[in-house]
Amino acid sequence: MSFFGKLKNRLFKSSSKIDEGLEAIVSDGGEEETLAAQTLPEEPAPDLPEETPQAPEAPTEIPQAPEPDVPAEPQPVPEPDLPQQTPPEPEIPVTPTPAPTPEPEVPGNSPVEVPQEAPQEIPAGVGDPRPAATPQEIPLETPQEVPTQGTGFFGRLLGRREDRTVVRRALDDDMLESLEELLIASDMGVDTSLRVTANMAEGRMGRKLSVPEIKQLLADEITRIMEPVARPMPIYPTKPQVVLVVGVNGSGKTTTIGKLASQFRAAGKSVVIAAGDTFRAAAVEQLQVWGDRAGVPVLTAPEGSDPASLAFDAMTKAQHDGADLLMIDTAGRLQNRADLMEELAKIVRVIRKKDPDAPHNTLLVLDATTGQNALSQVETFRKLADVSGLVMTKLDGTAKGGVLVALADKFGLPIHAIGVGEQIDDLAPFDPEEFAAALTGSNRS
Ligand SMILES: Nc1nc2c(ncn2[C@@H]2O[C@H](COP(=O)(O)OP(=O)(O)OP(=O)(O)O)[C@@H](O)[C@H]2O)c(=O)[nH]1
Repeated sequence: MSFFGKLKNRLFKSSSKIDEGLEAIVSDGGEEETLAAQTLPEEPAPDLPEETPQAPEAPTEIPQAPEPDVPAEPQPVPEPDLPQQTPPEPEIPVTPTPAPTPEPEVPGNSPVEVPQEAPQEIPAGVGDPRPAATPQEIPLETPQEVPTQGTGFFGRLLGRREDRTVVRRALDDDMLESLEELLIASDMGVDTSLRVTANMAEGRMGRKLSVPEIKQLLADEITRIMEPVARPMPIYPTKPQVVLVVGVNGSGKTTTIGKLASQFRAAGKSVVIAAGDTFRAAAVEQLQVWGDRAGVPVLTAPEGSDPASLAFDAMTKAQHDGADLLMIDTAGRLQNRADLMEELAKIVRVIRKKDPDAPHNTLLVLDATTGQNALSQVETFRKLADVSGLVMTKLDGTAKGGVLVALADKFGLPIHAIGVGEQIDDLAPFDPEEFAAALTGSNRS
């Protein structure tokens, strides 16, 4: 299964929440419309007048029903609004923002090569056969569209299929408010939800929209917000590049370090891990398991010992060994525990004695299931630890995936990778388009 398929399945809770919400919003006050029958691909319908199918000449209004001025001439083409499947609504991005950009910084699926100068990409998702960004289309055959009637002999002769229906609702203030509420309930945060819906509504008030069309608009809007933050973790030529990993208890730091170390290792990097969570013996053991799996040495210290001193020793070893990367795990800390926060600052001070530029990356690992609380975590950790990028874990099995949109909108911090499970390959580069499609449940591929 492609990573998108996997992501979509795993973001099921988030997308189904949006899905159900949209269905309810559109069916409340929406009207069923009959769509013109589709033309079978193999039938070119050569006798159709040129302009019939697509010419969206006067697109501002959805062609509700044939105007009374329906051609008196008995033309062979019955429905004047015969556009392929949907009525002509040019603003709805039928082929939206594919942005076929080469995106050099999107983590490729190939192993990392150390450049001389330029930062590299985190190898999250190595081996992941992500499809190239392909243009999306508004799903034409949606669950809401149901066959209504046969097309008869002439219809078949002309290559038509059966007529279908779709429910559409005119976009008004009430509908907009419901959309805002839905997005807020999906953890996008109030400010972001208002901005997203306002952008979706721009130039579309009064327009009739179906669920798939709204999903597509939403996905486009989310992609737009997320694109600037989709940045792989940069890799510098400095040896060792020090990656400090911080976050609250249980956010997934240890697991993420294990996954990253394994991927870096697979990409040919030499990695050293410092098990800086000296408070929890289980965390050290867990990291050792990951280290063994990845073939990466894990430096430990006795339980309860000073993590800053361990970080210093690990730095010495990594420098001595000529390691490419030193990943330092830290104990989970709640943002309101001043003592633990001070300890984190001490780790930074100590490793800077060895390299004034270290840590080169400070990754804040966030647990998607915490929803809006992730926002305050970013605020606090940013002040304390100069966070350079985010990893969002546990996007599988949560209905709060929307918080990522709020984070991107509010802080603009790079999102390096996302965790969608507990397995080694469940850490993937962050792809805004895939994420938006998975979150909204819009069709892709
Ligand atoms: N479903 C899922 N579980 C995850 C993911 N990442 C981590 N976990 C699980 O979350 C739990 C906590 O992960 P840890 O890596 O131990 O978290 P931590 O931040 O190191 O925890 P502390 O050491 O207590 O601060 C573990 O059971 C992991 O298997 C993910 O992307 N998806």
